[in-house]
Amino acid sequence: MLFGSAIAALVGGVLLFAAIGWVVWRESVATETAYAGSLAASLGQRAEGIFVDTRDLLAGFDRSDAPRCSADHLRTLQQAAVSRPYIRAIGYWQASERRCGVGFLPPEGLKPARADRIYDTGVIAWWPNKSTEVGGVQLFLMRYGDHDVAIDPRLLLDLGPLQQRRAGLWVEKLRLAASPWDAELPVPDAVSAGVTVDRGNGVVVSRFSRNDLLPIDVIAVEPLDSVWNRHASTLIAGAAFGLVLVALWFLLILRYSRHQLSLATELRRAVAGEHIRVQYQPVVELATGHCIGAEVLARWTRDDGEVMRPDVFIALAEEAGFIQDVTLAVMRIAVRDLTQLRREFPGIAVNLNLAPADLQDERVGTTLASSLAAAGLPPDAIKLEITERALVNSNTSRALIRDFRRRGHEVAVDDFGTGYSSLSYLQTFELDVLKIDKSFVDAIGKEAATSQVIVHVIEMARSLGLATVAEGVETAEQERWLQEHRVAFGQGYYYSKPLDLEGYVEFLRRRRTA
Ligand SMILES: Nc1nc2c(ncn2[C@@H]2O[C@H](COP(=O)(O)O[C@H]3[C@@H](O)[C@H](n4cnc5c(=O)[nH]c(N)nc54)O[C@@H]3COP(=O)(O)O)[C@@H](O)[C@H]2O)c(=O)[nH]1
Repeated sequence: MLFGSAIAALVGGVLLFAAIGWVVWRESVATETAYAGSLAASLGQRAEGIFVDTRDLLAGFDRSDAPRCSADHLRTLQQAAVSRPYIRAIGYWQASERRCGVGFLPPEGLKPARADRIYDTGVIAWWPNKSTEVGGVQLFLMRYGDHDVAIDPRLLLDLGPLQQRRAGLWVEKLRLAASPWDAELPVPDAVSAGVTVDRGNGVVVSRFSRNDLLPIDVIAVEPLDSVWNRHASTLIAGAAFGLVLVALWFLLILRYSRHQLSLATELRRAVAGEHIRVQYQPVVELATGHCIGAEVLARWTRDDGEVMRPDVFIALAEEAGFIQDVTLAVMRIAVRDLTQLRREFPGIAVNLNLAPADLQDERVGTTLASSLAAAGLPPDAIKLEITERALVNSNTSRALIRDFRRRGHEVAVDDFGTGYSSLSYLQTFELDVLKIDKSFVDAIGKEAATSQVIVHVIEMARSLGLATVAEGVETAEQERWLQEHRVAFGQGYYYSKPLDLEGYVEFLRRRRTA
């Protein structure tokens, strides 16, 4: 059991750790992807803003009343150039002659052969090339009306301090600027709009495109590695948190396993030391009110006085592999009590619960036979209750049930309806009684969906020739309904809670005199 728990703890721990790691990594990649996606958009918006602002600036110069090339005119141009770091020079032109200007250009200005583009908006553009080169930098020229500007394209993209990022600016699909200047970048046509995570190349690529003033494309490329750099602290914190959780999980499983192990050891001792007690819950014939027997239910009080619920300790004994010892301990007490009961109530029988493991070999069957023979009791003094889950797919259990019946024991299927057994499946077993589960009895007289199911269960039992016992009868209304539907027997708090032997004897006496 401890080994099983250790394996469960290990698998659980690894899964938990992996799940936390996955969530943290996914969140980091999502944050980074969103950030990388907004990078191209913000760079593109800035570049577009610069072009629009420059066009508006040139339009403003044209509208100005200041006499051209006057001190006022040149001061205005100077102020505009100084406040915009990407503007290298501004010139005033008449036809194809530069009359005056400000900035770092010869007075005659730059005169590249012909414009690369003339737009409907009135903007004329020259892409950076040899003839626009000044001081080793090829400038982008833009003219609107009678003024033009020379723009340093290197300053159109501002990527901040992170060196791993790359970005490029295209106007009319012609590369105008990049950061770093010689960066290797995919061309716009090769990249879809928005954000693409390219795991093959380990990068997040984002593209921003607009055509408000000039058709621009900005592509930003960010290595996925940088996710680790930027989110290392989150990932480390996540890993530490995961480790703490896994450690807590291990401790919890260890404590639980230790507890279960010591509980199982204590239960095993209690079974060997004959400290298991039983109680009897009467089964009543609904037509006459006679008590025809009882279900024998195991009880265990721990050394410290704690009363354990049977569904807990029965499951524990099943898991720890000694449920047959519990069954046999209960059986020995039942046989002993029956010899006393039968002296006063000759026909009385008790129902013994069998666990699935009891139907895997002959141990319980042969011990039961020898115990009854030794006590001089007939086999029909002990009836057997088998839960639906014990019927699951076993030829051994089918054969053992047949043996029990041949020896003279009545066999009941318990908790029927809580599992998945179908009518046709039930037919493959030799059975005598069907116990209708308490959940169906609870639904009697209510509008619950299950309230109709009990009718089908009763019909089904009838069609299979099985007697019926309704479990968990708690009210007179339920009893009436069951009588009307010709259910043979009832068991439940309405008649009696489980009783010690003395209490059960009293119950039988009262019923006899009633
Ligand atoms: N393999 C074995 N299983 C056993 C043995 N002894 C008990 N059990 C199983 O444990 C489960 C819980 O049993 P218990 O707490 O004893 O509860 C029984 C009744 O007290 C309860 N019941 C009966 N009538 C009513 C009622 O009207 N209202 C209400 N709230 N509870 C009621 O039902 C339990 C009996 O159910 P069932 O066995 O399905 O007839 C239980 O599954 C036991 O089977 C053992 O020795 N071996």
